[in-house]
Amino acid sequence: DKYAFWETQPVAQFSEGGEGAEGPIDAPKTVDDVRSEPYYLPDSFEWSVCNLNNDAVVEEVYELLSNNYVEDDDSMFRFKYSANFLKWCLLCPGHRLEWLVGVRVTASQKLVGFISAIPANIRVSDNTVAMVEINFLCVHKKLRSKRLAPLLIKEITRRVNKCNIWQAAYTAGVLLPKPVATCRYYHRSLNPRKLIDVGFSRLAPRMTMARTIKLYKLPETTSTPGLRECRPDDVLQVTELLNAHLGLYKVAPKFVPEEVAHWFQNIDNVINTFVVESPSTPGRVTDLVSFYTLPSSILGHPQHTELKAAYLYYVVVTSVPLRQLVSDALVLAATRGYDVFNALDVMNNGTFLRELKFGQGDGQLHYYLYNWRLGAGCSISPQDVGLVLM
Ligand SMILES: COc1cccc(CC(=N)NC(=O)c2cccnc2OC2CCNCC2)c1
Repeated sequence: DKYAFWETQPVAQFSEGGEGAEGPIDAPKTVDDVRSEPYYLPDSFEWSVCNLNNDAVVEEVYELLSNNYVEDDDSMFRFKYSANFLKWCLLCPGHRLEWLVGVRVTASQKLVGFISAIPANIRVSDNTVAMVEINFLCVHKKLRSKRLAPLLIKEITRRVNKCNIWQAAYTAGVLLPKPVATCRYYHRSLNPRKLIDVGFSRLAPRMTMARTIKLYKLPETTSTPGLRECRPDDVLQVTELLNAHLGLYKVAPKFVPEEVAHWFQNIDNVINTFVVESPSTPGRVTDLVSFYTLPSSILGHPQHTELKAAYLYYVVVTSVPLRQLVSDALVLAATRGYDVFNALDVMNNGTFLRELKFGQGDGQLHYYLYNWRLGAGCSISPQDVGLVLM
């Protein structure tokens, strides 16, 4: 039936209520309990570690995702992660190449499937758990319903379990057993004419294009004194600022400085991070805002081929209003030529979405934990989610 695979997995099921204590779902296992050989693939396919240190392999993963990864509900857009983004995201501190799992057609060596895991220390309530974040599950369009996705999930689980990690976090637009939180996404127009041309947005009733462009117009410059790009020497203060803020949420990562140096660096068109250095106390970092770049292919449009989108990553304020710092991020994205700025209603984002003219998107993003049951009702509100996945 519909969830045949997921009913075999250690995930909260729709059938269960809120009973059961918080913690692992499966009985504890050791790495010796985990099978040493890979799962069997159908004939003519083979497992293949995708070593993203090899740019030719990066290109293959890039091509597979660009043509076969997630589309919006109306199949007008498809995520188009760049090669540089994939290297940044998957070759992160603590990465393991055997966790970058591909499926190839043996005869042609064509890459037709992929799934990835990267390590993260995630706090759930007051438990800090060594997990992986699962992402980029993709099966070539021509090979759907061959049950390759359950095999990719079982194989990445086996490889992660072999490293003595038993929990995972992942997100999906589709409903699976069983979300720990269901979030909504919001879009802030930066280039309304293009968004309307390509059908991403529609002219509001009784609004003209001229009026709409005026509505979304942003200043040329940012307003926060001391706002500048994050630098490597900010890492220790950013780590403290971020961990202190994320302590407010029920599910959130805990970062060590080496991870902050990676996730909050500046690589144009991949990740941009800004800090506020207090003008009154030089050297003191008081606020943080970052966004990542995830373009989308525009499917079947004569003029435009790509939507340039920024996705809000983490924001922490201690010296300026949250809406002021996010407004400055909008200005920074707009001046860099982004068409739209996206955000989820997680953390305290809800306090600025409407006043900064974000419009609600038409979909949901569900958050999931693998082999971890939440206590007390087993789901949380978006405001309790302190985790942003790529
Ligand atoms: C505009 O092009 C799209 C191409 C594919 C799908 C979607 C809708 C969608 N599913 N959006 C999101 O999931 C989303 C919306 C706002 C912020 N983050 C998001 O997802 C992130 C996090 C999960 N992995 C994908 C990127 C839009």
